[in-house]
Amino acid sequence: ILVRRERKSAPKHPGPRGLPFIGNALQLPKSKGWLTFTKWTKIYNSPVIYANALGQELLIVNSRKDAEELLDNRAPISSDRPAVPLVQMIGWDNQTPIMHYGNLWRRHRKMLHQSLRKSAIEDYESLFAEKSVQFMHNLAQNPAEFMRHCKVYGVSIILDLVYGYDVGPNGNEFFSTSEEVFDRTNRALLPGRFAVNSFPVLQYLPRWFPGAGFHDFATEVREEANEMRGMPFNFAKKNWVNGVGKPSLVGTWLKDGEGGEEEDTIVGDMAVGIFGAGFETTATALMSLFLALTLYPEVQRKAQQEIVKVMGEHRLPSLKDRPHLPYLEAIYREILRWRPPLPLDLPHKMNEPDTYEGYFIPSGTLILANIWAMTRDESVYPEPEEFRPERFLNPDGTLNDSDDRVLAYGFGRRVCPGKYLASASVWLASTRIISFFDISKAKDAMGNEIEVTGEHTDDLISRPVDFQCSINLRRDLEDLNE
Ligand code: HEM
Repeated sequence: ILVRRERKSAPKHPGPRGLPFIGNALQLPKSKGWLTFTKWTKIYNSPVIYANALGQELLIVNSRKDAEELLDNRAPISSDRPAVPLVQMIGWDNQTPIMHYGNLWRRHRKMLHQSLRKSAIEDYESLFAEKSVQFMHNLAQNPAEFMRHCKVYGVSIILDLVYGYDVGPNGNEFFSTSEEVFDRTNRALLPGRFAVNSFPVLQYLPRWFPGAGFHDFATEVREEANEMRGMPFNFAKKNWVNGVGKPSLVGTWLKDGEGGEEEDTIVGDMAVGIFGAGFETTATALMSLFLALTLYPEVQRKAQQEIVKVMGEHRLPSLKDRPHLPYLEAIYREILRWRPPLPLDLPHKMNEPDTYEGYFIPSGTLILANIWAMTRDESVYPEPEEFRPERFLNPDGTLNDSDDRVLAYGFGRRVCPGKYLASASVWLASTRIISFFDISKAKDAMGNEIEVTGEHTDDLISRPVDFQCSINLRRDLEDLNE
């Protein structure tokens, strides 16, 4: 009782006043939390906000400085993840992005680091090149489906790399099933969508009990998820055992391990974890590029001029050209600043109590880094809603390397391990899209431009709401055969 009393009376960061028992449960936003949390900084005059929902303590962090202090510098105590009952019921709680901090997680990260560290990315260059050429052909053949082509590009890179599996030029049935499964698991992760995540005790309600529909949801998704996890893993393992097919990360990880069922489970979990974490984020960044090019034609013109100036009219841009194309690099950084695919970082959980700026942070507190608010900090990014790559450039057109941390990849020990892979694949596709196509607002039957709202969806990975744009080839596709 004394510990509880002390904990209750210890000073906490400013935040909305809560009600007895339920705390701030009714004030927490039901949709696009990142927008409300950004406003709270002004309302409560603090970049760090304390809230409490039904006993779960939350620290919303709206500034980069505080996120770096709490999540980078105090990583040993702020790197856990919360348990999400519905995800446990689906059986996906041992995937890298979701799993608890500890020895198993360390094993995952060690293997991921070996395969995805900066110097390993060169090995995958031919894979990015092949898939981006396919992407350009898809765009030329069927421009109206550009959002789908972004997804196919993201998924085809990950599946080829992780499982040595080729989804073919337009994706296949497996791609549709996985899209559906990830969509549903992302929903299961969103706070507030399912009561069982807030009240874990509900998971013991019998299936027939009113309101226990989450059991059916979990069973249904679990079956699909198992199939989706098993099929490509078995494919990759069989190829590795028989020494046939393409190389894959699954094969590398199995080779490095000691074998056995436990190894299979770990490798299978890691593989599906990076599949889920990698394909939609990459696709979303590219969808945001289409949005930016539609809304900011002058950015596209400048980028095309840079490509022609540095590489001439006919050369195909490759990753080797990246250091010589600073404006294209600035576009890549600006896409992830302007529309971070995860506007609200995945929650980090404190596994020890701490104090910060004289305020008490109890063990178990969830830290929600609001990447959206950080990328809208007007003292660093004036007029933050404008898409302006120049903010990453010096007046002489070189990159201002003082700002080279891409906040969209998160913080601390849980920082995205796929960031180098994502950076290379997004940069290459963006540069080739800009080089081969002119993108502008679509026109209706009367010849009037169709307005684009620039809205994003209310999801964990928030992509542009479906929109139309006009995509016209400006170079000979033969140049792709270089
Ligand atoms: C533009 C693309 C991407 C963005 C914006 C992005 C962003 C993020 C963010 C914000 C996190 C959470 C970090 C934190 O907790 O602080 C994360 C985690 C993760 N990402 Fe990415 N990601 C991208 C692409 C990828 C790719 C391509 C892969 C794999 C090849 C990947 C694999 C992972 C994994 C495994 C985690 C979980 C790390 C952990 O919890 O230890 N991501 N990513």
